[in-house]
Amino acid sequence: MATNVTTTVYRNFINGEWQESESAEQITVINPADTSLPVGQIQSSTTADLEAAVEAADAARKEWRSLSGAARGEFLYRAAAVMEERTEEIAATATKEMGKTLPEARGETQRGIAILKYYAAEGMRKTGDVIPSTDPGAFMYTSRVPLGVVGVIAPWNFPVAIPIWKIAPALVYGNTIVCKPASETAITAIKIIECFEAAGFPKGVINLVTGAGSVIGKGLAEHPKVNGITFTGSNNVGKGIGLAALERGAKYQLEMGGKNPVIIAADADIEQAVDATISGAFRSTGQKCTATSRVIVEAPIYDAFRDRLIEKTKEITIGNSLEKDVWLGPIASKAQLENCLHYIQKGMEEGAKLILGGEQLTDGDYAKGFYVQPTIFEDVTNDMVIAQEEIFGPVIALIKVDSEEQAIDVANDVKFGLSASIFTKNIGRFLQFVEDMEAGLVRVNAESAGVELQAPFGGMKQSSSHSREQGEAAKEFFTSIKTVFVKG
Ligand SMILES: NC(=O)C1=CN([C@@H]2O[C@H](COP(=O)(O)OP(=O)(O)OC[C@H]3O[C@@H](n4cnc5c(N)ncnc54)[C@H](O)[C@@H]3O)[C@@H](O)[C@H]2O)C=CC1
Ligand SMILES: O=C(O)CCC(=O)C(=O)O
Repeated sequence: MATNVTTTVYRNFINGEWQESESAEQITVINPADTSLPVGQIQSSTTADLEAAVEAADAARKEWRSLSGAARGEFLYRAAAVMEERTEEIAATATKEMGKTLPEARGETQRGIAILKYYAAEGMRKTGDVIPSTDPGAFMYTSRVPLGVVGVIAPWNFPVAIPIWKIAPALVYGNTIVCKPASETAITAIKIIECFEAAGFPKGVINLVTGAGSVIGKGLAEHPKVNGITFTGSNNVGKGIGLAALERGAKYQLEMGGKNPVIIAADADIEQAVDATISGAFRSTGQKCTATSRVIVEAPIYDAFRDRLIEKTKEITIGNSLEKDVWLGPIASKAQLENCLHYIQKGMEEGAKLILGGEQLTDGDYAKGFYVQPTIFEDVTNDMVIAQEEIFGPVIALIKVDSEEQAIDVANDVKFGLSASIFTKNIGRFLQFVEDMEAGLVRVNAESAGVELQAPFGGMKQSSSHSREQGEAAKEFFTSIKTVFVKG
């Protein structure tokens, strides 16, 4: 993007040094709230830059894995302490880069710090089991070893938490990493890496290369010296990464889309359900893989729920997320805005009834950014595209159902299975929902979004590679088990 505003140029972090790309080209990172204020410039890196980063990570791995888990954990504690001091700066950068509100970005940064501390402590937890051998003279146990070099490919929607929930466990279990952040939020990632640098990690243990996903991301997935790849992002890209990793025998972990339902049962507390639906669907401008996208409402409560939902959605304030009273910020990029508007148009063409919003905002200051109204459709049927595909914007599809069975059938009738929730006071009803719902994260009387760092997170069906991230589950991905048999 051409601009007259002077911006800081950020560099790659390779082998402990901040380096320019050999391309000598940069990518301008824009502010989706006001595109006249670029956030900075990042390197448009080449495969030669990536090669240098992978070589550095490969060279560092022997020494890093030879440290005790406790010693590795100490580095993470130090990174957390630096990040604590820089919370405001990191949060503001995340807000400027992708448009979530400042309180949300601050909360996410604090979550990043908590994740660092959680995995720092993990360095002192058990790494294996003793398993009785059938041979009474033998001792059998398991131990875990790091994968080696791990490629971290991160999206823009959680620019702090997602890179950290991948990087922190990778490091504490003894891997070295090459991180490729989304270009939209690469400066936030760079500021996080600065915290790791300040914590004194040995050179080569952590590397970051910015640039096109089709060059750097793809290059990481295909690189013979990258032993594991952890990815969050779109379905198409994820599948390509999985295939590339499978082809060369590397371990991979994919966290992809969602089309998350919330069921509003006839006995639901309407006020609670409306608040949670608004928060689940519209926070972060709907750009969460766990966002509420389909709202399945039982007929007896439908009108009352819909009317209250419209009433409360109308109260939402939209604007530049750095401003204090703004609840809903812009969409993160022009491409995402166009994607969202395309789905709104598609919904209307397919016969869904637009009952609120649906417009891009272009008056006054809105013209400088990528703003769209929170949008609600009703009369949505399950065969419509807006009931099937991930929109990743502030759009709700209301679906009226006549029975509990129909509610579950509709909820499960998508290719995704990431998160789902139900609002009901009936114990039998929610237990049945927990049993029947095809989703990795199932929530009762709570919004569909909301991930806790100490619990496993991941999806069923096409939402993930069936692996789980976070909590103890991270150990499964970032290590390999060795079964050891010792005979005296
Ligand atoms: N599950 C989630 O949390 C996310 C889902 N999405 C979904 O994806 C849609 C598109 O968003 P994008 O930012 O374009 O997602 P994306 O999947 O293209 O980007 C995610 C990451 O993958 C990298 N990448 C892109 N192409 C690659 C390739 N060929 N090989 C390896 N890495 C590659 C990107 O540079 C970025 O770091 C969204 O509308 C949403 O539906 C996007 C971001 C996060
Ligand atoms: O809801 C959350 O906190 C995490 C969601 C997530 O992983 C994502 O949107 O990519």
